[in-house]
Amino acid sequence: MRSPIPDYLTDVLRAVEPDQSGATADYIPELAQADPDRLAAALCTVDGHVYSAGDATAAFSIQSISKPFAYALALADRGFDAVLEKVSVEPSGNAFNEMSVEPETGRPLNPMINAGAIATHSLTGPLGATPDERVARVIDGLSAFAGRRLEIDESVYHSEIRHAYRNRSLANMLRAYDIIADDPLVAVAGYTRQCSVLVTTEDLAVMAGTLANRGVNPLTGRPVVSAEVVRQTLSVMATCGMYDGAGDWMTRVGVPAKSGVAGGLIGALPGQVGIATFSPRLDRHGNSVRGADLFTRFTADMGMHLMEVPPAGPSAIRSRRIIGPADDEVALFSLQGDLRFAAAERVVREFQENPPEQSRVAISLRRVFSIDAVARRMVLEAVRRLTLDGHDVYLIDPDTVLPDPDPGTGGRVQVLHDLETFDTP
Ligand SMILES: NC(=O)CC[C@H](N)C(=O)O
Repeated sequence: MRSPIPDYLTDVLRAVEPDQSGATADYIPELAQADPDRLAAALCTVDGHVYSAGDATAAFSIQSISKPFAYALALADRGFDAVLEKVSVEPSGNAFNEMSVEPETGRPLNPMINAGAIATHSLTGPLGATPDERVARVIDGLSAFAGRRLEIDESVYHSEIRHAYRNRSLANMLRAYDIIADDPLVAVAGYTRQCSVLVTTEDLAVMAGTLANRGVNPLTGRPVVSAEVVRQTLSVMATCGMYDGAGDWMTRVGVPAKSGVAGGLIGALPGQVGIATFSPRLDRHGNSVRGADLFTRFTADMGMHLMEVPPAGPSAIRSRRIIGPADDEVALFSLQGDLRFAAAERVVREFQENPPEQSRVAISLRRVFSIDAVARRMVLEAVRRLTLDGHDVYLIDPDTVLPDPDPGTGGRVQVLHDLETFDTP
């Protein structure tokens, strides 16, 4: 069978193709000259499959899409406290190149606007790293997110740096407030190099896929940053990634995203997929016009809005049955799905509201795919309380989704890997 997904991507590209509104960024001459008609989309699943359509292997500069990745690297290199001390996480509601700093401290409002991104760049690499070492760290880090060696486009760099008066003024302000320790010109040079890294739409999809995959690159299988760093990064993307259009974006599209003035746009749907588009004409916020349109369609067609998730609780208990001979009955509770708080609450409530009459209670995890830390604690606490109520409790866990179950003081549980023992299909 031929996969319908590339056909779908081709169809959506065709649907947005006629829209020629917006304009390429003109404050960077090299970008002003880019072919405005280029159009591409790519998806990268968390198990590393890349689908793409259009000009998905054409290279362009990453620009501001580098910001969330550099932020993740700074968090990984220096720790949360050191980074938060210099760069806040509040949406600015301002344009990307606005001087949005806290009045008293001079701390930039967030790492997605230029002021915050210049400060963030200076926090990459180990403490005391030279400016060159920081640039090397950022290129290495971006490459690890992409799963291949990335390079700087020197012509884009020179084209931007020559006119970077505004970023220089931001850097001077940051220096005056001691947010950065570098010479402001050096800070802007490093940041601008970071923005000049060449990527393709497919690269961006893999980079976003790494964020969707808790920091592990889905292509190479290599961990790039921790899950905690990813959570922080995606949260900042969700609230600040689309600048003064961030609220409209989050309500309409509902995916943490980041745009760049070369026309790239990424979105990361945690646990599912990384998405990237490329189309150089920009709207007044500096976001790609057709890229935003594509993401709106993806949300509608693929059900991607983060605030719209299927209810996990009601179906957690697949069945409740009595098995075994009449004089030796076992109350069997078969659970299913991915157990998180809401699902575990349903299980706990079932034991509370309809306590089993049988002395033997078996909980089958045969159809459970995963149990998070909270659900694990809740299920084990239920086991402990059932024991204290006088029950013998058994866990049927052939795939070890609940390793080392320790119900704590007073609790006892016997793990059965053999599903024949109690659980009949
Ligand atoms: N929004 C962007 O992509 C801006 C990045 C660009 N390098 C700048 O600093 O102006």
